[in-house]
Amino acid sequence: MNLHTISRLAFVLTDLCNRGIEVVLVSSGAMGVGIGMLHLAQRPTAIPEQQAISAIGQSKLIGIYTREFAEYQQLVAQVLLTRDVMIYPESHENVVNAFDAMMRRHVIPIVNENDTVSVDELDHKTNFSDNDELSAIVSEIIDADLLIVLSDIDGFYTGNPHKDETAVLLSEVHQIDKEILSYASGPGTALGTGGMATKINAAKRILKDHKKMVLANGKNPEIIFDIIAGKEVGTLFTPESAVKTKE
Ligand SMILES: Nc1ncnc2c1ncn2[C@@H]1O[C@H](COP(=O)(O)OP(=O)(O)O)[C@@H](O)[C@H]1O
Ligand SMILES: N[C@@H](CCC(=O)OP(=O)(O)O)C(=O)O
Repeated sequence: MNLHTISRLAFVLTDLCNRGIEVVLVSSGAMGVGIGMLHLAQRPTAIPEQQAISAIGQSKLIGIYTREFAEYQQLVAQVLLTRDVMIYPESHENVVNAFDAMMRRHVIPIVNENDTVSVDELDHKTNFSDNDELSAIVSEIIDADLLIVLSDIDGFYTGNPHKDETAVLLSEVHQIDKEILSYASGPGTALGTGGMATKINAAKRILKDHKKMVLANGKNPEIIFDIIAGKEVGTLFTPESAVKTKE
């Protein structure tokens, strides 16, 4: 666990909140923290085992976030969601109302999937849903102006730069077509579940919603200040129409 990065993230997000910007943090890491706490060499394959580890890790993870944000007198709240918030209108409305109430109190919600109930995003039948998609769904729920996805890479390239040295960074993407999809491949680390493919999936949702997403490197969370300031950082996914309006 990179405590320094978590501490910087708490500093940056608190500063945004102090400026009146409404912030929601979607964070994975429950499995990773749980695996570390139990000194496991790798992620177990049995789903109930994964769920247990995620539950163990999640309580530790939220404890660390709570402590780091408290350093800056910033309150946070734990929000664990399941897919039914998008299926049942009543659940959707309840979540919207809860987010609204947290925003009014200037509390930063920290969202993860409720892995005890929902197993879609773990090593199950599909790898199409993970925290990248969850962040896009949360953006829809709160009608966010911008989704920032922080990864271990500087942005979206024309191929996986770890494998293809000719891959170049794309600074803007306007639509997710076959060519863009062909650039995106799987995760770079054992703990990553989706890699670039699920980030592009999230971007597709965002663009469909006529919203914006920036994919950037999360190594130094202060990069968020540059993104908010409109500097060219990472890859900006934006519907073409938004760019035309700007011109
Ligand atoms: N076109 C691409 N551009 C950038 N990274 C890519 C691309 N295709 C695959 N990748 C891989 O995706 C990784 C980022 O996803 P990762 O952070 O591992 O997944 P997750 O966020 O789900 O844990 C990069 O480090 C890289 O190895
Ligand atoms: N909810 C689980 C899995 C989250 C997940 O999909 O992780 P990631 O591959 O980083 O998007 C966790 O917190 O570990």
